[in-house]
Amino acid sequence: MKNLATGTSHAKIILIGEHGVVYGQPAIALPISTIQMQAVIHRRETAQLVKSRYFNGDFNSMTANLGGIQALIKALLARFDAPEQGFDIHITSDIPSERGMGSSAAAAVAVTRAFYDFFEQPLSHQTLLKTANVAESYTHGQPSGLDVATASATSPVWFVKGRENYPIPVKLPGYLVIADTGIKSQTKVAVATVRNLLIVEGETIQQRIDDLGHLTRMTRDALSDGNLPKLARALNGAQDDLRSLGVSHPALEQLLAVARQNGAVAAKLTGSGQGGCMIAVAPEESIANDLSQKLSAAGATATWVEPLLAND
Ligand SMILES: C[C@@](O)(CCO)CC(=O)[O-]
Repeated sequence: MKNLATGTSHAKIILIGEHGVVYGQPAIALPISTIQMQAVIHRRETAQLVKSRYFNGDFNSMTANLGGIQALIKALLARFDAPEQGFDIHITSDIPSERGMGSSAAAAVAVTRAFYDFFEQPLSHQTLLKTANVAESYTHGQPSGLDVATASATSPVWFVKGRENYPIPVKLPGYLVIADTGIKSQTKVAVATVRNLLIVEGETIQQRIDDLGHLTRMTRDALSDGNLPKLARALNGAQDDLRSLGVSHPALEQLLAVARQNGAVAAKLTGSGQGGCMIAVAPEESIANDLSQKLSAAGATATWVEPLLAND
């Protein structure tokens, strides 16, 4: 066992396919490696301590909102047959939480990697996904696994629940602007909204879910062909579907309108919605930078500009 161990991960952005992915449709998500999460463990004799932006104290008295991470650490200590092992874990993050950027999944990935490093054990990708989803299941109920898959990926991911996900090529020289409404977005609540609508309205909602799958396949083709107009049609269409599924929000719609009026070829919410972040696609960096300023002026609490060609 080491005296000092670390684990890192990063934010994710769902380009398209959120919510549809819960019902077996594909999704495409992008790792955002510039927005980081880190977990550092120091070995202790007996004390078990956790420090993060929400909690600083004894591991056993972690607050309810960190129940997922607590459950994960318990499972990890049990896996290494060391439930009483002393440690001091410090989790630091640049990822805003509850905004659809995968902060809880990134924490789970960083913590899992840090404990495997601490106990000096090799960690396969499959084990990482399974283990980190312990925390996600605690926090979100029945997550698709998309967030954890992207928080641990190094290139854009094609994801279908329960199947092996794989990296996809991106040949589009566009830019992504990400803007935060500043409104908390709770995956569990948003997923329940869609599920309830599906029960009440049935077929019309199922058609929207199926359409999200169709638009995700169209996005994959547009990304590999470098076809920006096609990508724009797919992403804008997905926003219409997501609105019909009850997961948009007036603050999101306002930022989407600002983006479309200022040079974005496409704009949609990202993640679970009902708050959180939106994304806009700009054909050039100068337009993306201008857009990011306009979105801040319109009330976005934070913005980021990322090239779409992340895996080149
Ligand atoms: C809304 C959702 O599709 C993405 C949340 O980031 C839920 C999930 O995939 O588990």
